[in-house]
Amino acid sequence: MKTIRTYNNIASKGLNQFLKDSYRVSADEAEPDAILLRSQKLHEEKLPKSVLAVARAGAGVNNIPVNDYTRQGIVVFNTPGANANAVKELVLASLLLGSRGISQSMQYVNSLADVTDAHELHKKVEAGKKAYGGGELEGKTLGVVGLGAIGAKVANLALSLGMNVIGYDPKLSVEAAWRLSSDVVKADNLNALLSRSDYVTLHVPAVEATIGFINNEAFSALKQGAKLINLARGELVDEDAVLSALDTGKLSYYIADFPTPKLIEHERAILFPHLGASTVEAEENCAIMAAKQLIDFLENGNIVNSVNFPTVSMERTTGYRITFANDNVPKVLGIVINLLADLNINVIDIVNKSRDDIAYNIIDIEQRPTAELLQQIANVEHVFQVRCV
Ligand SMILES: NC(=O)C1=CN([C@@H]2O[C@H](COP(=O)(O)OP(=O)(O)OC[C@H]3O[C@@H](n4cnc5c(N)ncnc54)[C@H](O)[C@@H]3O)[C@@H](O)[C@H]2O)C=CC1
Ligand SMILES: O=C(O)CCC(=O)C(=O)O
Repeated sequence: MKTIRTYNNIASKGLNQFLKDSYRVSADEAEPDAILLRSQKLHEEKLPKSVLAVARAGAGVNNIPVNDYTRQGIVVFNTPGANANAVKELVLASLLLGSRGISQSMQYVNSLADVTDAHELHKKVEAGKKAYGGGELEGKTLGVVGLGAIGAKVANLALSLGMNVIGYDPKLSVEAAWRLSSDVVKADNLNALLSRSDYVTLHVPAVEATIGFINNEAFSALKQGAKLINLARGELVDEDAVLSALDTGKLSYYIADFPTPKLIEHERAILFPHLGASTVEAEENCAIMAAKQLIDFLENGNIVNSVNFPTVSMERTTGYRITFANDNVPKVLGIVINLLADLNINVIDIVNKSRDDIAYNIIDIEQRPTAELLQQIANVEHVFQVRCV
């Protein structure tokens, strides 16, 4: 029986992927084989030695100490693109919230709740409405920072609304480029995008290069009166810089799903809870994808959509499967193959891939590996994780 410890609310369609005969899944597993979570911060938690993998049902992995886990041989997965449509749709709402006085006018209407006479209410509503007009999106320019799963969808949507779209992504993958309309204009740097955009939307991960990158310098490059949408991570913006840009009017609205006490105080910060991915569809997509990836790893040793290990996947053959991870240095695989040869064990199929400092191998052999053989492989210098799956 394999065990999975869960954190947060994971959609039942995802949890149901784990067959009851083979898996126990709960928040209380003391020595789980794997962890399945959403936004729970793991930096302060000590994981039991039993944990082989952690799956984030979502895109961002800044709640997981990925580098520490890599050193411990723990494979970390995420679910690329599984919640991108949900975020895209909330960006659409944010664009509208930033262009018309929708939320402010709703507050105004709610403030009239004690006016019980319909005629009187109508008069007040009509008198007040001129304060909440706005502009249209069509013809305006949207700057999309980060053109991955979400950014590409947002860029394509904005084009369909008649907006001009500028994109900036210095690390754009080939797959992501394929998803992007050729009408998106490429900015060579962040400031070029900021200076030309009426709306800017952030879709980058919170990593060293992006934490606090929307700072005073970025705001000086920003077009006067632009609107900033941040449904990516609160850490991307320097909060004081946002507040001061709002105060001077450089930034006309800051719209985000990461409220903070200081931002809430500002009348031109439009804030909601961390809701970007909170749709039934996105939660199910993420949970199903994360669960399937964990199952494939635990049962077959395959690794797909990991953020720290190479993608390694091999169809099951009729044989027995050994997997092992090692430091990405020469000779390790050769030594393991020689071990098998010395024991007269025939190899049916093999795959070896590396990523940065890590190499990962799947070897299918004709006979069941003994505990002794697995131990011999574990003893090879630079090998740090061996399993028979
Ligand atoms: N509010 C919410 O509920 C959600 C927030 N997110 C956040 O959105 C982020 C993006 O999600 P996806 O589009 O699915 O990820 P993704 O990995 O598909 O795309 C991220 C893109 O950012 C680019 N990038 C990295 N560093 C950059 C930089 N310095 N400047 C410009 N571009 C840069 C990458 O090349 C990549 O194309 C996640 O990392 C997560 O933090 C994601 C889903 C839901
Ligand atoms: O699970 C969630 O609701 C948060 C989603 C998110 O922030 C992400 O996928 O990066």
